[in-house]
Amino acid sequence: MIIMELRDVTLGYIGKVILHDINLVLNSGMNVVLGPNGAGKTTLFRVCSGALKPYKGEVLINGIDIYKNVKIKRMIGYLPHRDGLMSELTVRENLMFYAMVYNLNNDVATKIVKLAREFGMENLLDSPVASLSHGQRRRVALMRVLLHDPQFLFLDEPSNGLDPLAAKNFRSLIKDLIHSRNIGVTYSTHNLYEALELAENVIVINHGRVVFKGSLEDLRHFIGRIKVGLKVRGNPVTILNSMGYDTYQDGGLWIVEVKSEDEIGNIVKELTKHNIIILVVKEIGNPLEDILEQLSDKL
Ligand SMILES: Nc1ncnc2c1ncn2[C@@H]1O[C@H](COP(=O)(O)OP(=O)(O)OP(=O)(O)O)[C@@H](O)[C@H]1O
Repeated sequence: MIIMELRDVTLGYIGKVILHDINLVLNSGMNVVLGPNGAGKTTLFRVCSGALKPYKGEVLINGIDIYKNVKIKRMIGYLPHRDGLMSELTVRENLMFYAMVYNLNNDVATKIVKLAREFGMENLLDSPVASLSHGQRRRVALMRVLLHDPQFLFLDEPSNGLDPLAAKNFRSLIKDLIHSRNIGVTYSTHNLYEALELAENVIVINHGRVVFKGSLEDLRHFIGRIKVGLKVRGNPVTILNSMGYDTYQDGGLWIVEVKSEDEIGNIVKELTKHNIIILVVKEIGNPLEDILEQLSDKL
């Protein structure tokens, strides 16, 4: 298995430290980086992609420093906020240009067609990028960073500006990519709901420090509560109160906070026993601010 590792990485801009002593291990699968504006997500992606050398510490792939070995650095793909595509050129021309930048071999024309087929963009290869929808353009940007077959992909808020359906399609494309290529994708977002859908591992950054890293389940445990919405036929208040839960109504759902998923099962059992018909049980995502607040309370 190929592993990317950040060891005691500290860096910033013009002498100002932005990221402090970051230690992280990334392998294949989906890592989601969450954090508010200015937390340091983009700076983290820059250092991971080989664009910004740390003041201190190392970024390693299988033990080799990416800043000391160009071949190793090529195992990384980075899609920044700005996609780097030239609007007046066609999709194919853009990809050919980047293939040249990456110094790829002659087979590249075939590779571009293959990628386009995989991304459902074959018919648009000769369309100017300016004529594409936002979602299509994002796909081309993704094709661009896949041209050199990276093992680790860093996508900085890639769903920004996409409508909900396009964002959903984009996420499923990324999930497919991870499985078909067995690569590591690190994906930053402000959107906790997106993180909940995607993440295998979560990294939360605040004020340039990693305040949490672990699985989604670990995050839930760390935060210590799960907000659940119940749509029921009947009034569940007395029963819930007798079980020790406070509840309130929001958008047609009775909201309850629990500490583990097992508790949800017990609640459902108890309500059913008292002839309350359960129509819907769903987890209500916490807004990111809420999570960050709770994390900082615990640190
Ligand atoms: N080129 C730069 N020169 C100086 N300071 C910078 C530069 N880029 C970012 N910063 C500062 O570094 C800090 C972290 O910024 P960064 O863009 O990494 O955060 P972010 O979490 O990606 O934010 P956002 O969610 O808004 O994109 C901010 O205080 C920002 O002002």
